[in-house]
Amino acid sequence: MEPEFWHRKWERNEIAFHQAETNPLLLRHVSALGLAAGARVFVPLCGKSRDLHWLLAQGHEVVGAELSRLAVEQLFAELALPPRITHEGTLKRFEAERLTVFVGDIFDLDHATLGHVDAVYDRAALVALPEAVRTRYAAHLAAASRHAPQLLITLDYDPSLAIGPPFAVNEHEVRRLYGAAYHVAGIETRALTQGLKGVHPVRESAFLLTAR
Ligand SMILES: C[S@@+](CC[C@H](N)C(=O)[O-])C[C@H]1O[C@@H](n2cnc3c(N)ncnc32)[C@H](O)[C@@H]1O
Repeated sequence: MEPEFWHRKWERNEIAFHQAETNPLLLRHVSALGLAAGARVFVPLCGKSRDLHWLLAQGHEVVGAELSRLAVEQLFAELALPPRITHEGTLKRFEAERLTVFVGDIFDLDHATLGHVDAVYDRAALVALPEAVRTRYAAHLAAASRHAPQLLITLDYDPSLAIGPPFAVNEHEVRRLYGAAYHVAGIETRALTQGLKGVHPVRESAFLLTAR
């Protein structure tokens, strides 16, 4: 996807991926990450997800990466947190209290800029990227986070039924992308009653990735 694709989505408010509530798989399985109080959690391609609100409410420090400045402005406004904005190379850093979001291309965010993170939470990030980009993304995320444990939430459906994003990512692909560097454990798979794009059968899965 070109950056323009996502900028247009946010400008037109075509954000069906945005959930009104915290993701149930995050609620059910965050404990698998073994986070200590105040742990620093990285949320790639974070949008303005309610999951960020929830992680902050648990007392965690949250670091996001998001292409759309509009999304990030909305996120800070919805949290009633006026951000300090500074430059970090090609990225902008929005910061307030325990929330930091790097605005720009995640591939420009390296470990030195991101800093130490205790865990990664990926919901609708890997599946937002086309196949050719997913291999690069998985390697980049592993390097930037120094293989921090990851709670990964994917979607899987018959790819002949719809064109992504979101793209179908099955367990086989998760293992291909992450299996060399991480132990991959499937934790839960559930059918989403609302269906993909409101019609097609779709399953949502949670995986726990821990460094080998
Ligand atoms: C499907 S949305 C998911 C947002 C969020 N994770 C959620 O659950 O609501 C994917 C997000 O990734 C952002 N994005 C796409 N490509 C990106 C990139 N290369 N770097 C940073 N963010 C990107 C988009 O702007 C969009 O907000």
